[in-house]
Amino acid sequence: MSSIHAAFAITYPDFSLAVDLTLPASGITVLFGPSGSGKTTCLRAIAGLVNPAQGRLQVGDEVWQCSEQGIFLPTHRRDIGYVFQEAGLFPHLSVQQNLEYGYRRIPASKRRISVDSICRFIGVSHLLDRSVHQLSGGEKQRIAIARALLTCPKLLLMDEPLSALDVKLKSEILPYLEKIHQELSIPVIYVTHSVRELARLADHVVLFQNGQVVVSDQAEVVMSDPRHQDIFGDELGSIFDTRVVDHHSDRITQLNSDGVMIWAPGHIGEKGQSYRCRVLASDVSIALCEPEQTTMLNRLPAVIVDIDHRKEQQGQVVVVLALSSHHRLLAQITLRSASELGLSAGMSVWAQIKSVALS
Ligand SMILES: Nc1ncnc2c1ncn2[C@@H]1O[C@H](COP(=O)(O)OP(=O)(O)OP(=O)(O)O)[C@@H](O)[C@H]1O
Repeated sequence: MSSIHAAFAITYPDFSLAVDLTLPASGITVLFGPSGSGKTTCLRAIAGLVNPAQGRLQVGDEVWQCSEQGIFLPTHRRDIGYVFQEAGLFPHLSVQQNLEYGYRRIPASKRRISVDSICRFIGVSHLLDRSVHQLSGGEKQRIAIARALLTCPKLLLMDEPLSALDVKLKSEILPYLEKIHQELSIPVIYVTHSVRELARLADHVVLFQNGQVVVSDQAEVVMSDPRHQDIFGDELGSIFDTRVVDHHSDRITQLNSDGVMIWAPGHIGEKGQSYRCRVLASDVSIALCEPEQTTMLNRLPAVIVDIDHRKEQQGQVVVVLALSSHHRLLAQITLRSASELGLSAGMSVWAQIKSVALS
C-alpha cells in the first residue's frame, strides 16, 4: 500500500472541517491539535461514521469513498480496526470470547494472526479466562487493541486510546503501540492531546486548528518548527531517533542519531537498541565558545538557522539550531541573552542540553 488520501469537507452548524491529506501508509500518523479543532471528526470520517456531502478516501489502491462517483463504503465494509478512549468490551463475555467475537466475523482467508499470537504480542495471554469486570483499565484497553488487531485491518484508527488511563498504565501500553507498527506493519492513525504520546509514537504528524490542517509532515520536522509554538506551548521541543552505541563505566549511555552523539545518564537499553529522545526547547542554552567547565553532558556544535521572535512580548525568542544537515534543535532563551550574545542566523555556536528525555 503506497499512501492514504483523505479529503473531506464537513459542515456542522458551529464548525466546519476542510482537510485534504496524503498520509503515509505505514507507521503511526498522529492527529494533534487543540480541543475542538476537528481531529475526532476527521478520524470518524475516515471510519465512515460521518458521510459528508464532499469526501474522498483512498487507501492504497482501494477507493472507500468518492462523492463525485457516488461511492461510500459503510463502516463495516471498511477494512479498519477502531480503538476508542473507552475499551468498549462486552461485559457479559470473557476476555477470550470478546477477542473471538470479531475474529469469527472475518473470513478465514483474511485471518493472518491467531488469537494466541496476538495475545502473546499484546501480553494478555494470562487474562483470557477472566471476565471483563476483573480487568484493570490498562488491561481492558490492551484487550481492545488486541481485538482490533485480530481483524487484520488495513488501517488501525485510535481515538485517544490512553486518555482514560493514569500515567503508569499509559507507560505500560505505549511499548505495545510501538510494536504494532514495528512488527505488524499496520498503519495507525492516532488522535491524542498529549505531546508526550505524540513525541514518543509519531512518525508523521498532522496539526489541526479550527477545522483546518496547519501542517502534515514528518514528526521530527513538525516538532522542531518554531511556528507551531502556540500549539505545543511549554512542550515545544525536538525529537531524535537514536541507537545505543555504548555504556560507559560511570553509568552514562552514548546514543547516536545519524552521527550526532547524545549522552544520557544511566545504563539505557542494549547496544544497538533504538531510542527516541526528546529535548525541550526550554532545556537548551547557547554559548559562543565550547563550554569547558560545565555540568552539562551534552555540548554540541551548531549553526543558527533562524531566530523566531513570536514570543518577543514575553521577553523570549526561539533559536533554531542545525546540528547537521537534517538535525534541528530548538533553544528557547531570553531576548536579553540573544541580544547580549549578538546571535544571528548563520553564526556558529555551541548548544548545551540540560536534560534529554528518553522514550
Ligand atoms: N455531530 C456533530 N454535530 C455538530 N457538531 C459537531 C458534531 N461532532 C462534532 N461537532 C463539533 O465539531 C467540533 C470539532 O469536534 P472534534 O470532536 O472533531 O474535535 P477534537 O479536535 O477531536 O476535540 P477533542 O480533542 O476535544 O476531542 C466541535 O466544536 C464539536 O462540537
